[in-house]
Amino acid sequence: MDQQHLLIINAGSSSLKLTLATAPDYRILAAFLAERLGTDNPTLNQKAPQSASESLATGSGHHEALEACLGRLNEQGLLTREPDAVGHRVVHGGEAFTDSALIDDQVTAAIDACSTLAPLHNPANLAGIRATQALYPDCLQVAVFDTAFHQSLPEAAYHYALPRALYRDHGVRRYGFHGTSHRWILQQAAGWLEQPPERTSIISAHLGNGCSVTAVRDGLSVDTSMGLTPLEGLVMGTRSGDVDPGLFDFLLRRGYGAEAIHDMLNRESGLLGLSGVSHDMRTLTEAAEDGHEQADLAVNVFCFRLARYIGAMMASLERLDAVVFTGGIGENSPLVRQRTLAHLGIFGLTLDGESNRHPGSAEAAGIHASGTPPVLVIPTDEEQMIALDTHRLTTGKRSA
Ligand SMILES: Nc1ncnc2c1ncn2[C@@H]1O[C@H](COP(=O)(O)OP(=O)(O)O)[C@@H](O)[C@H]1O
Ligand SMILES: CC(=O)OP(=O)(O)O
Ligand SMILES: [Mg+2]
Repeated sequence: MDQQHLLIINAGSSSLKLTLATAPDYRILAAFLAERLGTDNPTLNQKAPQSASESLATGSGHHEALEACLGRLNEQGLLTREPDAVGHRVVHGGEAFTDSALIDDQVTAAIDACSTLAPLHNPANLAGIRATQALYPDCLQVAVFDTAFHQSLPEAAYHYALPRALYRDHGVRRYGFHGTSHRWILQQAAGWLEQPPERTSIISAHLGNGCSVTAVRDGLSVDTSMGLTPLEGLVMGTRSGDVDPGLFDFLLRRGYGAEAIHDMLNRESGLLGLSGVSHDMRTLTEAAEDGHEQADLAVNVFCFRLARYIGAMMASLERLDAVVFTGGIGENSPLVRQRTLAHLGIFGLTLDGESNRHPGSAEAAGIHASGTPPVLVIPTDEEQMIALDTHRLTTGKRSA
C-alpha cells in the first residue's frame, strides 16, 4: 500500500487541532492546537515535533489558524509538498452517513444541512473543510463523522417518546457522538481481549471535555448516552447532560430566554456549574482532595451519573467482555474510576487498587481485580482513526 502524508483537521467551535501524519503506518510528523479562535487573544501551540506557543492576530478564525499551522510546517521543512489527502472530523452526519465519506459538493451540502442539529460544531467543521479546499483545491478530502458508528442503534434505542411527526419532519431522534473514539476503543479492546472486533461486546466510556458512554454488542453500537445533540447524558466539563425536560418550561416562565437557557446548559453547567470553580477535572480532583466541598460534590455527581449510565448500558448486552475508560479523564483520573466503580459492585466489577492508581502507558491496561470482569484503561486516538479512514477512502483515487 502507498505510504501517504495526511493532514488531519479537528475543528471545534473555537479551536482547531491539526496533525500531519503518515498512513497506513501512523507516525505523527507534527501537531498543533489553536485555541480561542474568533476572540481577542487566539493562540497557537505546537505539540510536535517541538513545543512552541505564540499569539495569533486578534479575531483570527479557522482559516487564519490553518494558514499559521501550514506556515510553521513550511518553515520547519515538514511539509515540502501538498499532503496526499486531508481528513476532517465532522461531528454531525445525521442519518445520511453510516461511514466516513470522500468529500464532494453533495457531501458538503449534507454536512451543511446537519448544521441545524449541531449548531456549535458543524459550521466549524465546514469552515475547516472550506479552508483546506481553498488552500489545496486538487487534494482529496474525507469527512469522518462522530455519528456514523451509532447508525447501528436499534429503533428502540434511538426513538424518543415524542410525537412521531418530530422525527419525520425534523429528524428528532438520538444520534450519538464520539463514534470515532468509541470505534477506536472497540478495536483496541478487541486486541487486548485477543478476539475479533465483530465478536466483542464492551461498554466504552469516553470522558474528555465532552463525555459519552456507548454499549457495543458484537462490534456494533447498540446504545449511547448522547442524543439529538452532544448535550444529553453524562455530566461534562461545562454541559449539564440529562436534566428534567420540565426545566425548559420552568425557566421560560421565569423569564429566561431560549438563548440564555441554551448557553446555561452548554457553557455554564456540568462540572463548572456544580463546583463553581472549574470545568477541568484535574483541578477539581485536586481541590476535592484538599477538602473543597463543592468540587467534591461535582466529582461525585459526575461519577454517580456515569455509574448509572454504565448500569443502563448493561440492558443492551448479552455478555460483557470489558468496561473501558478513555479520554483525558478516563485515562488519567484514578479517583473518577474508583468512585464510579464503587457503585457497580452488583455487576461484579471490582478494581485492583494498585493497577488503578498506576495503569502505566500501555495501549491497553487491565485495572480490575483478578477473577473479576475486565476493566481497561485505553488511550483514545481519534486522529489516528481519522487518518486510517482517510487512507482507506483515498488510496488509489485521484481528485476529479
Ligand atoms: N491527571 C488528570 N487527572 C484528572 N483529570 C485529568 C487529568 N489529565 C487530564 N484530565 C482531564 O481531562 C479533561 C480533558 O480531556 P481531553 O480528552 O483532553 O479533552 P477533549 O475532549 O477536549 O479532547 C479535562 O477535564 C482534564 O482536566
Ligand atoms: C461531540 C462532542 O461532544 O465533542 P467534544 O467532546 O469534542 O466536545
Ligand atoms: Mg482529546
